[in-house]
Amino acid sequence: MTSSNAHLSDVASKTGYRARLPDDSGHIAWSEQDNATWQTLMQRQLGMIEGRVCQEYLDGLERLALPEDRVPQLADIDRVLKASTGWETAQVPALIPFDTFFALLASQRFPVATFIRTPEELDYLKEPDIFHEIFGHCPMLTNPAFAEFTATYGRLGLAASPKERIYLARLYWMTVEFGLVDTPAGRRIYGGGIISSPKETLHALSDAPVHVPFDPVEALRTPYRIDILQPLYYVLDDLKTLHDLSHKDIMSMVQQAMAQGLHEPLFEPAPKRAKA
Ligand SMILES: C[C@H](O)[C@H](O)[C@H]1CNc2nc(N)[nH]c(=O)c2N1
Ligand SMILES: N[C@@H](Cc1ccccc1)C(=O)O
Ligand SMILES: [Fe+2]
Repeated sequence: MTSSNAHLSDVASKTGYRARLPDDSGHIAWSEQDNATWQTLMQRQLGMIEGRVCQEYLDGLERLALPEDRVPQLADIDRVLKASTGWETAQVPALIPFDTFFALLASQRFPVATFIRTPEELDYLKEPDIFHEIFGHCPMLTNPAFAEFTATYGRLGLAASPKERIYLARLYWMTVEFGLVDTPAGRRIYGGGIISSPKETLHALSDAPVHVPFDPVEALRTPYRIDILQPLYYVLDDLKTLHDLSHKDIMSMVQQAMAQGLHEPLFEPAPKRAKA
């Protein structure tokens, strides 16, 4: 067991987590059900994303050439990411603390949770699983402009104070996770949190949610919940705007957002967790 695997097994045993444990070569032995879940998700999403996701995403998906009948091994993903933008994946057991998250992004490593959702949560689940990280995020990480924004974001987060990090999380949430973009072909999805959820892929472009033109300070002021279909999405005028943003003074925008206070949330507060 390498040190990181020992860490994984420690987390898995402590929280009874669903994470699959890699062997010393990093290979993960997925179960038949895991592979069947991946296959169902791939078939469902491949039939749904045409006309709904941006071209940059489709280009990345083609480059990744993901298997349709089984959960891919991360070494295969890393080969394509490395060749296109120098990124690679980092196996994590589940949601990780901000410190680790920002440190990974700053070093061009993307956290990939080593578990996959159960058949009951197929259309939507509240935590990021391996389908979310690979099918949702990795295609866009083959796009140099988008990859540069993500690495810059990680570096900013690493240097930020705990309060600034809470604001930065909103910017990530409203772009990398749940961002929309206007294109000559129409309004399209680029946020990985939408693309990995069959349910949210339909919801995001329906007339149910609010669509707001992207403004970084407004996004920094917008509270969100991680456990519901988003009631509001920010729309970029062009993906280039996100790339340009990584060359602007984002931390001064964080200060402006702090000074102006938060927007009223459009959602009900999360139900208090029943006392365990
Ligand atoms: C900053 C971001 O919104 C979010 O809070 C972070 C925290 N930890 C994470 N951990 C994992 N595994 N994957 C993620 O996308 C994130 N996102
Ligand atoms: N809701 C996403 C997973 C996700 C959870 C939390 C944050 C971002 C994405 C899905 O079902 O695929
Ligand atoms: Fe994500």
